[in-house]
Amino acid sequence: MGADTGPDPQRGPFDDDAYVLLRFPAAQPGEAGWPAMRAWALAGQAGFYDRRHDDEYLAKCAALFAADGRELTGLYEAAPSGPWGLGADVPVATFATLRKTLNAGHGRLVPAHLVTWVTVRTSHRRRGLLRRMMSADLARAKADGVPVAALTASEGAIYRRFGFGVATAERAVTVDAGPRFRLAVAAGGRVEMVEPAVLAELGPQLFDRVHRRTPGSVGRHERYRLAAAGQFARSDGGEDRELRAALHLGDDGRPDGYVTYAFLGWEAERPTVEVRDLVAATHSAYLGLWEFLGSLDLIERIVWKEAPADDPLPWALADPRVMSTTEARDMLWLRILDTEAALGARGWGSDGGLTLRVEDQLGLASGTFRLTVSGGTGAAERIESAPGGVPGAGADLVLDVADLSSLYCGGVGPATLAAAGRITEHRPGALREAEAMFALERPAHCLTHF
Ligand SMILES: CC(=O)SCCNC(=O)CCNC(=O)[C@H](O)C(C)(C)COP(=O)(O)OP(=O)(O)OC[C@H]1O[C@@H](n2cnc3c(N)ncnc32)[C@H](O)[C@@H]1OP(=O)(O)O
Repeated sequence: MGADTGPDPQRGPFDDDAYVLLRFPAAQPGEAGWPAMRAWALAGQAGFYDRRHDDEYLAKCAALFAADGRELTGLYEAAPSGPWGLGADVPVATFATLRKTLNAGHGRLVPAHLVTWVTVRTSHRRRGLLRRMMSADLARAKADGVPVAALTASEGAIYRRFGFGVATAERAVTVDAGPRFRLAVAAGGRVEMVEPAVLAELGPQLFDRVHRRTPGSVGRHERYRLAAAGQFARSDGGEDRELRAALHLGDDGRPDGYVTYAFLGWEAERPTVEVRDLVAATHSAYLGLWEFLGSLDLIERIVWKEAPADDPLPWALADPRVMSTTEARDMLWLRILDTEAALGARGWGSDGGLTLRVEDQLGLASGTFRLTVSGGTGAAERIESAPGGVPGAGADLVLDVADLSSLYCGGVGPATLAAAGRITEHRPGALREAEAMFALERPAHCLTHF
């Protein structure tokens, strides 16, 4: 990788003979960094079995990456062996990061380091490349002063070892539309169909309202804006001609939510509409948009892959059995990088005091901390380790950083994690106090995949 291709080699944990690590921003065709960007994106797409996209598509991806300020990391063989292979310019491993905010309860938005596009080429897997990239990256993020890292995982067994815990869950749901669908309550407001292009500006404004009121929400990257506006089709990044959109208008006539959706074709066994995005800034908007979907003529079934784990819809339906869950899975994974900063930035359900012993294999967040919450604001202070050096002695609760991260946005409570054997209570009553303190104002949900 030469100077004419843009990125320069970085000093770091890969300064051995085998690999060179490069970090660089996305570049456009014609710019010095384009060949590196192009090769990086092709390597990443191969890792996820995506198609081999053309340069037009890759340039669109590059524009999105640049809009998000993504930093791309590529790991290159220093000396590829023999003439066969993808070449020295194609990384054997990819990793990307961007910074957004995380809603950590009661409207508190906390800076978050998002990790994505993690791939290691099959020929190089299980040699510790992910471990080395992840360890170095999380340490850099902490040094930058970011209190939490986040990712969405391709598989459930990879990331706990790096201190990530499941923070929110989501469900794929199927809802019978037509005569069986009826809300038992009045949704309020009304729904208007609109051209998706309206959402290029309005979509992010409505999402921002949702983001500020929903624990576990992560700020959205640029692709969401374009996808909602029908300007980035999943297949080729071009105009999305399948997409339709509707707005919910509150009683004051102003938009307070939107849904985008697509018809899955007459070949389907039952005429089905797939919800692509449903962003509701009020309860009325959520129910009103579902009422609209449930009344689409000719449609027998609505499917949505990103419904909240704790969904109000079945409680509002006259017959809750019109809705069924086809899959329930983890969604957002969080990793506290700095325990004092993270606990100090979070919203709290009730005042109190706890001593927490946090264990962390990577050593970033470990220690014993005295947490004091007063007036809904928390402060955590590192205290000396337990008398006699016995791990956990003197602490009310002992837990791994992955589990503290799971508690962070209220996606699960301490009692459940204790029942799962993930938290040890050393002072009777501490768990009950922790349950009240960690509780947030509404169920956690994250509408942002990244
Ligand atoms: C945030 C995201 O981007 S999620 C997407 C993740 N990427 C993918 O799923 C694409 C396909 N898979 C891959 O590219 C690779 O297999 C990766 C990235 C998952 C793993 O990369 P590798 O370099 O092989 O991982 P590495 O050798 O560093 O392993 C680190 C540890 O994770 C474990 N591990 C790695 N992959 C997996 C897995 N799929 N399931 C369970 N454990 C795993 C290893 O056993 C090792 O454990 P240990 O260090 O505790 O003994």
